[in-house]
Amino acid sequence: MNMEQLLAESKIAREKAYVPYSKFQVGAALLAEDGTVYHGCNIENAGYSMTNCAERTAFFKAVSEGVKSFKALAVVADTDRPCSPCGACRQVMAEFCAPDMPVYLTNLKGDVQQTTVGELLPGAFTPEDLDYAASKQ
Ligand SMILES: O=c1ccn([C@H]2C[C@H](O)[C@@H](CO)O2)c(=O)[nH]1
Ligand SMILES: [Zn+2]
Repeated sequence: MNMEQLLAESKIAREKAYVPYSKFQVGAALLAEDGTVYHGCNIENAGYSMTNCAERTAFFKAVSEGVKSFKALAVVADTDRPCSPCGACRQVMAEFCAPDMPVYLTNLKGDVQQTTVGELLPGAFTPEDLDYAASKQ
């Protein structure tokens, strides 16, 4: 599964977006260590704040199936620049992914930005930060 293939998967995932309020479809494709690709779309709600982003949908699908090791993530939306994940999704990426894990951002025009989890959220609060306090108890 190369970058182009994962980007193509994210576009397929985007078609499932449930976006009656924003009409803004987002797709994500999360490549697990074993080669499985988890699709995610954004899922909105009449109570707007209950909306779940495409990226977190993909992570939560994988983790709820017992999968927590990932190799790459692709995200797509109809944006002018390659789609930029929100802060909440960056924090979830930092929970489960190594800082050097590649993230491929794209749009429908075909612009692609390759970045990493660490570049998207430098200095992230991580499980290791909780371990420090726990180690003193
Ligand atoms: O990276 C992003 C940015 C936004 N959204 C969703 C949330 C909401 O449904 C809509 C508008 O913010 O797009 C995502 O899924 N991922
Ligand atoms: Zn998000």
